[in-house]
Amino acid sequence: MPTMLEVSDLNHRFGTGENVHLAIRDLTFTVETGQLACIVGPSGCGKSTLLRCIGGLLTPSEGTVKLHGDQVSGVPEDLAVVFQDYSRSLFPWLTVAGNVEFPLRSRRLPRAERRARVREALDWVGLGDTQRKFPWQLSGGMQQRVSIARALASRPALLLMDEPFASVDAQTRFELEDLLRRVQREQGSTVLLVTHDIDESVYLADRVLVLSSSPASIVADLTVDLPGERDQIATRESAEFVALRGEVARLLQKREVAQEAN
Ligand SMILES: Nc1ncnc2c1ncn2[C@@H]1O[C@H](COP(=O)(O)OP(=O)(O)OP(=O)(O)O)[C@@H](O)[C@H]1O
Repeated sequence: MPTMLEVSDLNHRFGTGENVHLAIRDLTFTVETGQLACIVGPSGCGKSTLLRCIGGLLTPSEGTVKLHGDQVSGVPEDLAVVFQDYSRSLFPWLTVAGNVEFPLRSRRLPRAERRARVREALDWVGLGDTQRKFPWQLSGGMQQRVSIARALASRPALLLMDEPFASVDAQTRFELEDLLRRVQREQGSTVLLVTHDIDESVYLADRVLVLSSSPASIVADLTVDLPGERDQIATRESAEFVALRGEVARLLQKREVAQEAN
């Protein structure tokens, strides 16, 4: 598979002089087209900083980010982001259809094409019948599905997700995880998802990148060899899942113990 995202020798520092804080150290990795990669790391390790660098919202102190071979400088047109806080990312004065259509308006697409994409994306996430509703008339899980539909409607080369299911209840979280895996596989989307939830990273991903505590660096790059069809109960009970989850947990714990000892 061709490479979609290439992060090379990335370093990022906040502040200057005595107040300098190294948030990311020497990060290098790639994500292949059609892959769902999860980044898991402890709280405060630098995950959001990394996503901001990839999304062109922050210029890294050193290193490069390339999206399908083009160096990222500024927010790439063909990149979409889904954030944790759906209630702040949807416009309350626009209908569901209006929210999904919003980013397409700047694309000079004919109106009929925009409408067709809105319908299609809402169908993908099972919300075809909510077009005329407003976000505040929907449950939290449904609102996050609207955010996912909005991101997918623009057919991004890369979908970045920053703790996208952290603000919903456990049952809805399972539903949204399954929805993401289904849509990602059906559409062949390339997804990079950040989470601090070890189980979620293993359940969702084709591949898990484990980050150290701050400054973020990669401590392991694990292939998830679970079957493509996953089930919230059977998969999580399987020996392969339990072994991988243990491996990720041990890697994170080892880094934290080493950090405390320093
Ligand atoms: N604008 C900023 N100025 C100074 N320091 C910052 C800034 N943004 C983040 N940091 C610091 O960089 C480090 C990484 O922060 P970041 O938000 O990327 O971590 P995170 O892994 O996303 O955290 P969380 O899991 O809590 O969301 C933290 O120590 C944080 O305090």
